[in-house]
This record gives sequence, C-alpha cells and structure tokens, in this order.
Amino acid sequence: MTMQFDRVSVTKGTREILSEITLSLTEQRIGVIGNNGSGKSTFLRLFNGLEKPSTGTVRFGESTDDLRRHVGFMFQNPDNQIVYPMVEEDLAFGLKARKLPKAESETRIERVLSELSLTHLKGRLTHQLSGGEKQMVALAGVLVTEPEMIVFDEPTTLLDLRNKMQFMRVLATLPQPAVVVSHDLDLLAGFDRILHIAGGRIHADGRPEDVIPAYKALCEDLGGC
Ligand SMILES: Nc1ncnc2c1ncn2[C@@H]1O[C@H](COP(=O)(O)OP(=O)(O)OP(=O)(O)O)[C@@H](O)[C@H]1O
Repeated sequence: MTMQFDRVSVTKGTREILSEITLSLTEQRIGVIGNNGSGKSTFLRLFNGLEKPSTGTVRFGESTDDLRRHVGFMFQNPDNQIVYPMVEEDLAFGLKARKLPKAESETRIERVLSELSLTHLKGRLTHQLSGGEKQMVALAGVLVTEPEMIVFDEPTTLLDLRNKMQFMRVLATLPQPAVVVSHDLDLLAGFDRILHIAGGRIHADGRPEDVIPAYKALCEDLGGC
C-alpha cells in the first residue's frame, strides 16, 4: 500500500512548518532525519491524521480521512501514549476500540509481551515503570493493534542497549512498512530510503549510504545543517 503526500503544507499561525511536500512512499523501511525543529514530528503526525495538512492531501491507499485506523503511531514520549494504570489494561485499550473478542485480545497481548521479553511487566502499574520500560510498553501497545503501517517518533531515546537491540530485532522482522524518525543514524543505516528534512522541506531523499554521509558532512561544516 502506498502512502502518498501531494503538495502537503502545514501552517501554524503565520509560520509554515512544512512546505509543499510531495512524496510517494512504498518502501518497507523509511528513515527520517534532520535538525531539531526541522519538522520531522509534524511530518510523521500527518501519517495517521494526528496532524491535518493545511493544504494538500495525505492518502494511504484509497484512504484520506481515517488514517488512524490504518497507521499505528509510537510517540516520542511514552507518557503521551500510555493511558491506563495497569500495563495489561493499557494494551487491551487499543483492541477494545477495534472490537476484538476478549480471548483474541488476550492472546495477542501475551504474544507481543513475550516477543518483546516484557511478560514480567504485564501486571505492573504503568506510572511506576522506568522511562525505557514505558517506551517498550508503548511499542507493545502499537504492535498489538497490528496496523497496516507503523510510524515511530524517536523510538529508542530511552532504551538501554538490550532494549535497543530488542527494538532493532522487532523492526527487522516487522511485516508492515515502517517509518522511523531518529537522531540515531546507526539505527537507520540498513533502511531502504532516507528523507532528510530541513526547514520544513525535503532536502534530500535517497539511499542511506548517500543521504546520511551528506547530512553528516553538512553538520561538520559548522552552521551548514
Ligand atoms: N502548534 C504549533 N504552533 C507553532 N509552532 C509549532 C507548533 N508545533 C510545532 N511547531 C514548530 O514547528 C517546528 C517543527 O516542529 P517539529 O516538532 O515537527 O520538529 P522536529 O524536527 O520533530 O524536532 P525535534 O528533532 O526537536 O523533535 C518547530 O520549530 C516547532 O516549534
């Protein structure tokens, strides 16, 4: 399924945050890089309708207005994603909205927790979890809903090495297409395509072996990126 951006701009007040973005995204693994404030999160939020274009259209297959049903979103800050006091309840929440039978919901939750080595957190209170544990529970919360595409906003910022490797393993085997915003350029090295956003525009678009070194070179040249 293709995610299509057609002349998409996002304006807040008088400020244009994203300008005239036109893209056809068909790859399995797409990385998004760029400086703080360049527009990466805003770009990502368009994928599942958390942000609406001021002008232009975002289309996933034939859908333009119910993107949330198709595209899962993993937030940069897990506190924005985890809503229930218990881990198990929180994971069940996303499935209730999809009217999944209770037994199937429980099976899915067990499976995802086991895949992420998180079964020990099932009965824990979410507000007592560490930052990295919350980030992993947020990941589980997205995976249980089995969306057709998943977008990740800086998914590894709070993770220790073990959980970062766990995340990378999950990403490598995920059947769905994934879009990952990250400042961790090593995470994106094996991806199919990298978009470099600068000043709300697509500054570069291509293979990681081309786009990432060019971005690094720009930043090494002080003030260049
Ligand atoms: N609601 C808003 N009103 C005004 N400005 C906004 C709003 N939301 C975002 N911005 C501005 O838009 C710009 C892009 O923000 P965005 O969060 O998309 O950047 P980013 O590339 O994800 O940054 P970071 O790497 O720091 O997470 C920033 O300058 C931000 O201050």
